[in-house]
Amino acid sequence: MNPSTTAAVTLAARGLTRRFGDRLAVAHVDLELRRGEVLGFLGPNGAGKTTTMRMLTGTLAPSSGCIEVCGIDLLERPLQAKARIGYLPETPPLYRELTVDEYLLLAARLHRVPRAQLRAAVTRAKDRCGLADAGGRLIGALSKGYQQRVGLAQAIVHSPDVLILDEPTVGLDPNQIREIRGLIRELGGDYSVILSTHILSEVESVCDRVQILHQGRVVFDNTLAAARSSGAGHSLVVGLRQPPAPEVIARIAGVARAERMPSGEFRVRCEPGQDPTDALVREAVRGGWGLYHLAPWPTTLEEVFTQLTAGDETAVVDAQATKEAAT
Ligand SMILES: Nc1ncnc2c1ncn2[C@@H]1O[C@H](COP(=O)(O)OP(=O)(O)OP(=O)(O)O)[C@@H](O)[C@H]1O
Repeated sequence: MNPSTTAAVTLAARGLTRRFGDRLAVAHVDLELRRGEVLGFLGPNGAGKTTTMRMLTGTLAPSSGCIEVCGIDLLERPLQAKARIGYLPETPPLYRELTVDEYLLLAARLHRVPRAQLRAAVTRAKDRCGLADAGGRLIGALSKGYQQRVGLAQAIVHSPDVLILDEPTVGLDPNQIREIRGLIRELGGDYSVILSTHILSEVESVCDRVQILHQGRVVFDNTLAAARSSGAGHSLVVGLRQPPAPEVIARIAGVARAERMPSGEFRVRCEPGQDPTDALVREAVRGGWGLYHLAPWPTTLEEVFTQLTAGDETAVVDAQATKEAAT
């Protein structure tokens, strides 16, 4: 990797692959994380997210591929590279019988924070995670939301550059989820964050960019805005004051299907590669339908995700086309 082009890149992986026996869990994954960015790592169950996170944090050796953390090769210089990473696994490594202070001090020691800086590091991590008044409390007596704050605090206690969070809101109630997402968003200003999740709304509310993993392969890698616009042209939203029956719209050249939505507007699905906009306007004028709204159907991340992860080989091919169209 060229150092001049990776100055702002805190984490880079190339060709990351992991086999378990003859099972290919992760296949040739490329990943690049920039400073101050929150990357959503999204995929259905079994897609290979946790396996990838474990390789990125140095807890599982890749079968092949390379990983650099702030330009340091993780496989060649694991201690130095791991010092730049904070990790919150799916099951937070908490000791319920310790107080928050005791636990964070232990975490800071394990991360080799110099003795003279231990107290300051713990105080900083607590302040950052909204735990300033919780130092003396037993972890086992805290709510799940506060326990997750402690999990985040142990991940940043050694001031890493990269924060890797695996399903950080699983098991929390809706209020706790909102708080933890807000905290992750804030942390994103200071650290580079990878957020592994299968919750689409989590990515939409927290992340700048998204990588979608399917059957161990990256099938989408772009900004959220690009994800939303990737389906533009596939469907249109059409508002008509005096609408005809949907079948009449469906007969227009280039229209595959027309359906009326609860709002009264129509979702008009286009034939592949066809743009029926002009014909639709002509027909609307000719038929006196009172056309007042015509716009591309806004693609949601859910639609992109479903499109890319519903099938098998074809989904991967479609994804490649989607990516090329979006760049
Ligand atoms: N230690 C292991 N031995 C054998 N197969 C494994 C092992 N760990 C993971 N796998 C397999 O690798 C694939 C990817 O698993 P992984 O846990 O990384 O997926 P995931 O995207 O994190 O899924 P989930 O959201 O369900 O945690 C799965 O098919 C899984 O069964």
